[in-house]
Amino acid sequence: MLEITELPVYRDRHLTLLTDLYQLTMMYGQFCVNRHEERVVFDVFYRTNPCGNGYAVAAGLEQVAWYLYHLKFTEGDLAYLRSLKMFSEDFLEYLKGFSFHGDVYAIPEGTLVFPNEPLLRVEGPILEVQLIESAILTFVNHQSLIATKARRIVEAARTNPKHPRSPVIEMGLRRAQNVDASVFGARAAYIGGCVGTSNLMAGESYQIPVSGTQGHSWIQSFPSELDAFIAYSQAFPEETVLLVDTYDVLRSGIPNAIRVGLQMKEKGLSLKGIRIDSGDLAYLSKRARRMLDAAGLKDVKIIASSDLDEYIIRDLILQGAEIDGWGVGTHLITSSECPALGCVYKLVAQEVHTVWEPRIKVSENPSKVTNPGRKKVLRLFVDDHAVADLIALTHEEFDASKPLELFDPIHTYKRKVIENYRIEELLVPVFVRGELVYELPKVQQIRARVDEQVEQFVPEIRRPRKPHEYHVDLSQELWDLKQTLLHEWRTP
Ligand SMILES: Nc1ncnc2c1ncn2[C@@H]1O[C@H](COP(=O)(O)OP(=O)(O)OP(=O)(O)O)[C@@H](O)[C@H]1O
Ligand SMILES: O=P(O)(O)OC[C@H]1O[C@H](OP(=O)(O)OP(=O)(O)O)[C@H](O)[C@@H]1O
Ligand SMILES: O=C(O)c1cccnc1
Repeated sequence: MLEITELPVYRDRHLTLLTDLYQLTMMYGQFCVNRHEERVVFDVFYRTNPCGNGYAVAAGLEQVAWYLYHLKFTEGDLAYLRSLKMFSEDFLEYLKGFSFHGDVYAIPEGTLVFPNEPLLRVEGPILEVQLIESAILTFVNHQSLIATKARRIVEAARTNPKHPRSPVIEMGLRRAQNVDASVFGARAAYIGGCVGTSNLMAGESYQIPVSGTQGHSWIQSFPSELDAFIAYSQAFPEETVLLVDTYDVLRSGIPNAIRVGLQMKEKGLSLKGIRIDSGDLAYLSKRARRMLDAAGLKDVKIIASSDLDEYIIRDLILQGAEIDGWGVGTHLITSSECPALGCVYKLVAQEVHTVWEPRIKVSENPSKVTNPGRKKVLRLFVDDHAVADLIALTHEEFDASKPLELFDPIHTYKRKVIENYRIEELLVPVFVRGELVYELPKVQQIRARVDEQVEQFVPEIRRPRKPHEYHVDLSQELWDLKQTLLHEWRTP
């Protein structure tokens, strides 16, 4: 008999080797020239909002914190690195005592964020902060992407004037790109506004509400659809949602559901809903509503699933579909329209004789030139409405009692002066000298934060296509610094 002893990826969950080899080669190179303890600053930011959205929803910080907290090289990790025959014993010995001693400032999960602003600022010895690039980007890219996609879908569901809070349930486990993508994806989807998930591991891990109906196999396994419906209603009298499209929605599924609904009513119970999983969802849901209402089952909800996304949901609502709730899988959990968020990790400053010196990455492509220096992100509010984000150097002070001139960092002639504004600093300390100093909020709080945040912006940033572009500006001092460094690089 064959045995499966372990699945290598899950043998234990510390993730130190979840990095690219080149991080280790750079770390080793720094070690060889004795520069490995020099302190540097990296920014995590993205350049374009996912799916053409007007913003992204920051997510993934909890996983970053967990990862950094547990970061160490085990004997097994070191044995593997030794087997590569690329690193000296001195270096491997050094890694034995490795842990994270750096500082991390981050924008809390559930905050609306925009291109080019640092979502995280990571500071520390170069050997440490280089190692962690790949894992941090994986966590932040994935969860921010799925949270944003979920928000787009939830916003679509909320355009229904008849059901402005019609719920979206995430049910993509089987289509997710494997285990972590399904569990962390369900977490991110919940943050984005889904009311629950079908994924029990996510439910258990994060106390996300779980829900479920039934699959076609349940119906097929009984002698008749009616038998299957009755059996289900007896097993779950309080939670009966019947899948009506196994054979024929209008001739069989809905009439049988009505029979069961009426029987339940006689017993003082109520059929909760039906689920339609194929066909023309506008036509079928309208017909279903009429049939249920005519039978006196006005409270029975109609749930739709079937390859839904934010566009189909909006379209169905425009068609007057009578849908009270949405089950969304594939397009949500894989963010199929835009399968990756492009957060990058760029070195922006280096400590030289106790002074932070700014560093810049120049590029032929102007949008890829980085913003140098140790920076903070300020959100500016006028009358409680966010009007712009301002990226400034950490030492800069702004006196909110005086007018502030903002300008577009590319088209600098575009200017506006704001007065009577309020400043919110977005990056908060998460690790200080390796110590976790941030109390990680519960996923329920993060989800509530998204709802609050969305209200702070003009609604036009929520358009699914060609949304209003929110301003992310540079302070005058940062802009000047960038020009100076660019000029220095261009002058031989
Ligand atoms: N009224 C509608 N307007 C716009 N899109 C719709 C409408 N009704 C259904 N859709 C979408 O059209 C697609 C229909 O998919 P498709 O024809 O492959 O299969 P189906 O009807 O779901 O049947 P099956 O899953 O059994 O193959 C789905 O993405 C569904 O969400
Ligand atoms: O359509 P999605 O948005 O991905 O939502 C999840 C789908 O998963 C199930 O389908 P199943 O695996 O039974 O396949 P099906 O497409 O044949 O219904 C369910 O019936 C939904 O259709
Ligand atoms: O509960 C459901 O209806 C469900 C769960 C996962 C996938 N499709 C449907």
